[in-house]
Amino acid sequence: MNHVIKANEVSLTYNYTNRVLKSVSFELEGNKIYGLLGRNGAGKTSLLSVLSAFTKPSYGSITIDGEEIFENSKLTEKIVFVRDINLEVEKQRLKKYIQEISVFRPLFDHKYADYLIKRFRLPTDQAVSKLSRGMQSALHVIIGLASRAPITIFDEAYLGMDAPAREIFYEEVLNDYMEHPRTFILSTHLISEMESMFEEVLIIDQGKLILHEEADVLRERGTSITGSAEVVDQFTAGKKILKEQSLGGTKKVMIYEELSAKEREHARQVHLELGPITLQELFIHLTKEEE
Ligand SMILES: Nc1ncnc2c1ncn2[C@@H]1O[C@H](COP(=O)(O)OP(=O)(O)OP(=O)(O)O)[C@@H](O)[C@H]1O
Repeated sequence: MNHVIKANEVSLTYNYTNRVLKSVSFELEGNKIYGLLGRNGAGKTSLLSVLSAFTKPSYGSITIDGEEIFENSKLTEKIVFVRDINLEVEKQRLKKYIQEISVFRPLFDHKYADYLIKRFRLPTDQAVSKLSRGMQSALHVIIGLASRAPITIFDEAYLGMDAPAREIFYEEVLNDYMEHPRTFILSTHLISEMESMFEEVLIIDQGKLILHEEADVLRERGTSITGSAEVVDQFTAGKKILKEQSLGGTKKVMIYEELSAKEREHARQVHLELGPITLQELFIHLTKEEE
């Protein structure tokens, strides 16, 4: 079932002075894979923590299907929030640990968890505390996926995983999403690895939501334009320029603005080369420090 998540002017202040979320509002219609991007300290974990009702916002609210989620167990059982919890003191063996956690997850699929344990090659005969850093992350991912919660939130869940393990994580999110459509919200720094998974992207910068857009629209809007400097300048005058690079008489400019068919045709006629820009490039330029 689809659930609409709404953030209504959410602000969060730590220790009375440190305002880490600043009036964040958005609506997620659900049954999609959302990417939450932001630089270190931007407020991603804080926002996800509020979204999953672990933290009460200092101002504003989060609702699911119109109902406030904080201290609402009927709604919070629909959410799984996977983050980097230290398992150093966890003396249980893997299967027992999963067994105990699954009691609180009404839709937990044990067969799928067993399959994932094999896929990630996790040893079942060791105490959880003895698992390596990447294996502990894989365990969190297994619990997150096998919980089949209608709203599944992964906060940089790949930390410590090597490239093959991250690949398994991405594949399993996509496969399981196809088979059991639900809402995924994934925060990440590894934009180039994960961008093709996202249907919508939210970018948070210094506690503010600076962008919420469909990934396809972002891909269409971001364009690089290369050619003779004078022609490039004429073509891009008045457009939202993200970055300029010059080499001799040649210039490359990245813009964030959709070009009409007429503009594209004009670019071709004046020998300008148009190319896509990646979400990573867009992210870097939208969140860079003011000079
Ligand atoms: N429990 C806390 N008490 C006080 N300040 C906190 C607390 N948790 C986070 N902060 C501060 O809130 C801000 C946002 O932190 P948050 O962890 O949400 O960012 P993030 O985007 O997830 O960062 P990263 O990508 O580095 O994990 C930071 O300035 C951080 O120092």
